[in-house]
Amino acid sequence: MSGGYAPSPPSSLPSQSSPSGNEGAMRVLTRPVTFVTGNAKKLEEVRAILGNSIPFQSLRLDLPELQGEPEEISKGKARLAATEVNGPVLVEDTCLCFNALNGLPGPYMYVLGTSTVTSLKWFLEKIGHEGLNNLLMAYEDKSAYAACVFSLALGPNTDPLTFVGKTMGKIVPARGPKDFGWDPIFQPNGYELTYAEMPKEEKNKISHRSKALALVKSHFAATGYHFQINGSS
Ligand SMILES: O=c1[nH]cnc2c1ncn2[C@@H]1O[C@H](COP(=O)(O)OP(=O)(O)O)[C@@H](O)[C@H]1O
Ligand SMILES: [Mg+2]
Repeated sequence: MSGGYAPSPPSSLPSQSSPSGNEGAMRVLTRPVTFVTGNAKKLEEVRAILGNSIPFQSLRLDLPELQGEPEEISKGKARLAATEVNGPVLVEDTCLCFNALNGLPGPYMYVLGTSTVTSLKWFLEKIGHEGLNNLLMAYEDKSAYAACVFSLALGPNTDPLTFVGKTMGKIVPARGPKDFGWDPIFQPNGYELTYAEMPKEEKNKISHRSKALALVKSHFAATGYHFQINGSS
């Protein structure tokens, strides 16, 4: 979170237990949902998209990512985060998938020597925007999609729920500010601008992240979670 994290007693667990995803069942949450990420740009977007829709705080922590399918990686992170925070958490993973390469770079993890790295992050750091474009040089098909998986765990030992958002587009030579990942090389379908060239509000309306967060918001609206934080309701 922006201002330090104070662990709280297990009372932060949902006071009524019903199976995860049981829409309509009332749950009382005594802590805001903590979005756990090590990525400041993601946090900026999540904050802008969620606004005041869900009581929300953030915790800066790079969680290990276990190998597997995107939803399993995400659920594993949510379990770790919920144990760490001892309360409700939201975690997020993003992948950029090239259709010509059957979904690579994707979200997958590789073990390189003694270190384990996320392929996409690693690809970006090692070969940059130009290198990512070059991966597609031999292919006519430059289409790609950005996907985001959010996992929500209401507390330790609860089964996380996942929410997926996807935006289709294509890979282009870098254009626009270079302050967030692969934004300069992803041009969403229907736009002449890359994510990086678009005003932030525009990206946040159509992005993979905003689509996944729209599902998170609907989930909160449909389930009737009740936040009782510091005596307030
Ligand atoms: O919306 C986005 N636009 C551009 N780059 C992104 C976006 N979301 C994530 N990335 C980048 O994709 C890479 C992999 O994402 P990942 O979800 O593993 O990030 P993280 O582990 O740093 O939180 C990182 O380099 C990250 O900066
Ligand atoms: Mg990651």
